[in-house]
Amino acid sequence: MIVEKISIISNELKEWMQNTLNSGVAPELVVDAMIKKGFDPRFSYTTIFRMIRNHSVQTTDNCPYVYELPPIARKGSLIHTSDHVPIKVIMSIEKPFILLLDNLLSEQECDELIALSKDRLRRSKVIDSETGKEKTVPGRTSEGTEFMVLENRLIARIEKRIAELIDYPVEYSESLQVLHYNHGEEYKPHFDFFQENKVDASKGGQRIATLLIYLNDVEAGGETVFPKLGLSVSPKKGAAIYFHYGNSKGQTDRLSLHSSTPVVMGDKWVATKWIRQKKIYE
Ligand SMILES: O=C(O)CCC(=O)C(=O)O
Ligand SMILES: [Fe+2]
Repeated sequence: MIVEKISIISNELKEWMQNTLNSGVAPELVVDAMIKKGFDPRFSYTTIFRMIRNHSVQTTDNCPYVYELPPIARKGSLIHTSDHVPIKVIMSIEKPFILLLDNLLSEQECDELIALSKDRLRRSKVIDSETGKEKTVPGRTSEGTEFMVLENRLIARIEKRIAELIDYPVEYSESLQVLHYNHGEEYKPHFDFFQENKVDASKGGQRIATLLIYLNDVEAGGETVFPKLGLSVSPKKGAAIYFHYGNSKGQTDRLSLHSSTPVVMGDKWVATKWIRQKKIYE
């Protein structure tokens, strides 16, 4: 996979750059900061140069998201991995790119993952868009835990299967998270990608895709909803949803807004995998 340098900016970042320049910070320092964040050097110089001269600068907000098909899109509707029965594609949407998959995990694997998670759950957090630090919020009431890549044989097997399925090396994805929602618990509409000026190019860069695996059947509620698409996915044990929202230009697709509706009957278990632009570790 080719990783391109970012050569497009959001309105928000443009405003920040403009304010920084207006406050007297040397243009070279702003350019350095952009390059460190993963922007193309030539693009960074040209953009700052245009700003200083009061020329117009195009942002992603005037520029619609450019769709690129991820590797999983080329795999047909019965996807083979080295250790498991074929994974079935049961529904797909092209823009935004979403796949519904069945048979990603066996019933036994789902049960084992839940059993391993039960005793180590903690209240789920979100990343504060101002500080970049984790915090708890009323809009995310679930509990969760995360597993290191090689923590045990089950996790290692699942990591390998996911990497083969999505065709990104294990190093491109964050550690597997397991979430538990009790009755009434939810995750309000949100994007999984980071705010553009909070992307750390030295640690894998932007999130570009999410794989969400359902570990149990939920009696009522707990659907994953995409409000901009009118799409609602009901949890099914062992099934999964893959959605892709980041392209090689560094743009992010706002149609990927999604939520987990409150659980009405029973409880809900999911495993989440976030995929990044680049390797997170060597
Ligand atoms: O539980 C769900 O259906 C959604 C979870 C989610 O959106 C997330 O973990 O980012
Ligand atoms: Fe999410």
